[in-house]
Amino acid sequence: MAKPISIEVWNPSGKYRVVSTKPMPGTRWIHLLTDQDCRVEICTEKKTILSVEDILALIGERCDGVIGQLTEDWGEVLFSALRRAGGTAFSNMAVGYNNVDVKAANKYGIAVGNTPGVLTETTAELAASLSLAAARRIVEADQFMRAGLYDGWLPHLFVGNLLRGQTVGVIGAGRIGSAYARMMIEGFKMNLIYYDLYQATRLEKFVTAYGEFLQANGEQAVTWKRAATVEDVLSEADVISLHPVLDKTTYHLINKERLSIMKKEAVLVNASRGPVIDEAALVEHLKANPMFRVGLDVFEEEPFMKPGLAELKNAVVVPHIASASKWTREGMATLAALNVLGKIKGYPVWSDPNRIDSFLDEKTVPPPAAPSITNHLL
Ligand SMILES: NC(=O)C1=CN([C@@H]2O[C@H](COP(=O)(O)OP(=O)(O)OC[C@H]3O[C@@H](n4cnc5c(N)ncnc54)[C@H](O)[C@@H]3O)[C@@H](O)[C@H]2O)C=CC1
Ligand SMILES: O=C(O)C(=O)CO
Repeated sequence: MAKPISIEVWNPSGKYRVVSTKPMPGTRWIHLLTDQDCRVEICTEKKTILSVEDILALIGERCDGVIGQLTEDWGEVLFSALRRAGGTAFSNMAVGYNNVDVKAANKYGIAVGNTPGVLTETTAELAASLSLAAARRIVEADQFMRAGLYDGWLPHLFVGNLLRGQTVGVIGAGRIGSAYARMMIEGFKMNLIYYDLYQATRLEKFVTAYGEFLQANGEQAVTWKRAATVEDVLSEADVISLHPVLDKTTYHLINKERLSIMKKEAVLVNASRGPVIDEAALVEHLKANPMFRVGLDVFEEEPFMKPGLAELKNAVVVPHIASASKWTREGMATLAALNVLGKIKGYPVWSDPNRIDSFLDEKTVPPPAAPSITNHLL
């Protein structure tokens, strides 16, 4: 018999049964559900990544909706079980939903929610932090200090890259990519080259206007360019940050050949999804090019790193924390809960998933809508 899963229950007499596969930050999301007659069951198992079997046990015989995590494999098995249990709603507590088989969800009539917008600036700030940490060798220098190796200022000690006036490259100039670009342009007066399937009109207008402002103040204007190919970005930019969705068009978007056309002293940042980079090829490239630096928040086979990466001084690595600010994580929990509630209650989908502020204001009742449903099943 399967081992029972430990749970915490809120509002035991609630009419609708909503399961969260993890405790999530804050309590607003819980109250929003219990106030609307939901019994909320939160999985409190110590295990970090739940298996499909664990989640099947959580869904049980009757379940109206589930809030899940990006580490879980939401496919045929779980969606069919959720349907059998009477469920119609699932939301990832994440904007990315490459862990979800949307076709399977459609087959069983399950709405799939995600949490856009609330994490845009937080994620972009981490990408900017990784850019700076890699360019200025912050982690290496920190380790050097802690090891007691500093014995005085030296002209060559931890010399890194200056960002001002250099070119920042963005691949995937959607919400996060555009926010990151604005930070690097406004903060360090970098020029922009970007590649995306779509034109980033608002970003282009921002750079043009900021360039004019700088010029009017006697400074050199910043410029922008929309690249025709990924290769154009890789060969021209000094700092490159990856922000596309993960799908079959972006799997191993950065591979051995593409690494080889980048500048020898370039900085590469990834806060999108690990498989966007061929990590084994990256390790080889970092070994062969000690002045090439990376800042990585995500890894191809999380929680693992490819052999050799952890030993490389020219890599800054953090454990998928790009959206980890208190406000953002509480907001993600709120949006995920409201997606599930919206479907259960039969509310419409919010008209614009890029404008979700009205759901996040703690002092007001959120609109009767599901903030972001990706498969239009409402
Ligand atoms: N490390 C972390 O903690 C976080 C990671 N993410 C990742 O960032 C991704 C982007 O999030 P948002 O900016 O909110 O999404 P978004 O949908 O606004 O932007 C994604 C962009 O990627 C572009 N794109 C799609 N295919 C492409 C291709 N083949 N080549 C170039 N560009 C392509 C799209 O046109 C779009 O502009 C998420 O899907 C998620 O995987 C998001 C939040 C936190
Ligand atoms: O939202 C996402 O897609 C993440 O990776 C975590 O915030």
